[in-house]
Amino acid sequence: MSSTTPLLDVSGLTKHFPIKGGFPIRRTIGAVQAVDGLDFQVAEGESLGLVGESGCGKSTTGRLITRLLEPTGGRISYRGEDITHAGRRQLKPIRSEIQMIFQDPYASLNPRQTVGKIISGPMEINDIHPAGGREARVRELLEIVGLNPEHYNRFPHEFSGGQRQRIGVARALALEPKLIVADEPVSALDVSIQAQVVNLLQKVQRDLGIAFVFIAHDLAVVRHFSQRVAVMYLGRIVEIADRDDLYGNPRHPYTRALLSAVPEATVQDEGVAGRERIRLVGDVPSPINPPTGCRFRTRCWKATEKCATEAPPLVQVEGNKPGHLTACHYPETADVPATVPAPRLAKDPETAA
Ligand SMILES: Nc1ncnc2c1ncn2[C@@H]1O[C@H](COP(=O)(O)OP(=O)(O)OP(=O)(O)O)[C@@H](O)[C@H]1O
Repeated sequence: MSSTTPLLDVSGLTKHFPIKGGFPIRRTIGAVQAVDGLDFQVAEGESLGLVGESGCGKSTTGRLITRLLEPTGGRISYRGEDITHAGRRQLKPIRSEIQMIFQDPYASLNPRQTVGKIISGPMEINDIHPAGGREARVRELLEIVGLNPEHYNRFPHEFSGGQRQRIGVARALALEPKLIVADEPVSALDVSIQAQVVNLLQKVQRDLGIAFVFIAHDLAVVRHFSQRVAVMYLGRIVEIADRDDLYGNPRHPYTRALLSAVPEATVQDEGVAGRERIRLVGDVPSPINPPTGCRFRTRCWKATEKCATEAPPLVQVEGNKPGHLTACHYPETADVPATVPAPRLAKDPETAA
């Protein structure tokens, strides 16, 4: 791997789930276009946030990257190696380098296993014998994630929600991964606990140099954690940029709407004290039969005829920082978007002054 090869390189990534129907012979009658042609990269040690409304394909993307799902099309390269359709044997060494943290810390931990057993599980499966032994390594991991190493023999039900997610983090760290895909890692937690877990993940990312794909619908959480952010809408990335550039100078109408307000029933641009508030019309269309051209056009107040026939690719837009890409026709003639207010994340009681 050369120094310029990204850790993860995804191009044209697509996942269509077939829909079966018909009687007496069942056959494929359509497809849910969950993910449709994603292009993005993650550098070593970098954190990329993946944000968008429910159903836009974030989890599917996470499961494709970790190869829990087989892609329908496109390509996934990990450290320069094509793993798009890798079989078990090819994936084995890679599986330990790419780990996943799930949303629900209750469901993802075996209630009948002790914490020690849960965290050492991945080491056993991969036949890894750390210097000093597995138990010592588990105790070290417990300390890293802010839990008491003396709780090695306790069971998941003896911990709070936030502590259980810390156990999930310790388990993900057991094999010294290079990339962690965290799928809504804090959305099942109490708001007061969310910041603690986000801070833990940030510490892990910084101190251990682990790259993250951080999936969340909560813009405040993503902003807090990610260096770069990709915004998804109906299976596609509509905008991707460095965090501050994206939040400070959003270019795609959907990003602007997402940042400015919770979508409501009518389109309205309100110039409130120099800040715009945008309300979107209607619901997200079905991924079974998405709009032609730009998938956002049915809800976009900037849409033109061109948007119905041409699917805009991700392109650099003049006036934005390099690497700030948007999939929209309109910025060519756009006014400079107003800055939208920064969403706030609840303060971490541990770190709040
Ligand atoms: N196994 C599956 N079979 C059929 N359709 C699926 C399957 N998994 C996901 N989908 C559909 O694919 C689309 C994208 O789902 P996905 O879970 O990736 O979205 P998401 O952005 O993570 O949303 P959420 O935050 O609600 O999980 C949705 O329409 C969903 O219903």
